[in-house]
Amino acid sequence: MEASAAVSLRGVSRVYGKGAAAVRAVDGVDLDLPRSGWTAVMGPSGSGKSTLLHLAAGLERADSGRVLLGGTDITHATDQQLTDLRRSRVGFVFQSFNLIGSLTAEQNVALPLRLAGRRPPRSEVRAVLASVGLGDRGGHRPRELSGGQQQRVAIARAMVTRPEVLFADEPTGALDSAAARTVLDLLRAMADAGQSIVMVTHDPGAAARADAVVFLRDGRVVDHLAGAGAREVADRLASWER
Ligand SMILES: Nc1ncnc2c1ncn2[C@@H]1O[C@H](COP(=O)(O)OP(=O)(O)OP(=O)(O)O)[C@@H](O)[C@H]1O
Repeated sequence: MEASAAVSLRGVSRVYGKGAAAVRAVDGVDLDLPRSGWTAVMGPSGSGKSTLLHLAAGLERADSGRVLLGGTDITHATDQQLTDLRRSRVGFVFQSFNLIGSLTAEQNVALPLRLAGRRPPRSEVRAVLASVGLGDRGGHRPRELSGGQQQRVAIARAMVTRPEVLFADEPTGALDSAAARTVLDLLRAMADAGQSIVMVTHDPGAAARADAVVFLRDGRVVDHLAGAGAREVADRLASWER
């Protein structure tokens, strides 16, 4: 195991369904996702990207193999341990933001702390919103914010517990290119400040902002690029989509 890894997967498989209908969504993956680094996960549709992200974040259980988060083996964690882990050690951001429409930005960001039984001081919540460039939008509800702003609120909500790893599944998939850039700039700044980030994306331009790109096909890791530009990422992706 890589001691410096944020997440390590060893021989990890996840099978959906049974018998002839079984799909090996993730098939014997060995992978070390580095600490203080931003890793993008790419691959054709159905190659297992989201499943891999869910396994690494403890949102789903592996059928075989081992998953280590920051050195903790979560393979055999109980449901309660996984719930605690999701609340305190990982953050998750989705394509569709998943904010609660009736709550303000501040209330959305405070929610994970409230669920953990804390009553966070407003100053703490405001500081996290300010760190995503939305210090003046705390009282707005999601419908009063642009898509890029909503995703930044979702990132603030994911970061309020100071997770070891931020997982993002297509975080720019629902955004226009200008809004996507603001979100990617934010993720880049967070990674530069030492945050571990794992992001699934279909967009070579987004993947090129990460430090490294892992390519999946048929549930297996088939390729890896570091420090590549968008063109190189796009060419490599195309070669695996053939
Ligand atoms: N809950 C499920 N039940 C059954 N099969 C599933 C389930 N989730 C995923 N699969 C299957 O597992 C495989 C991998 O799915 P996954 O969503 O991880 O791929 P992906 O690379 O993220 O795809 P996309 O880019 O289209 O979002 C696919 O064949 C999918 O149909």
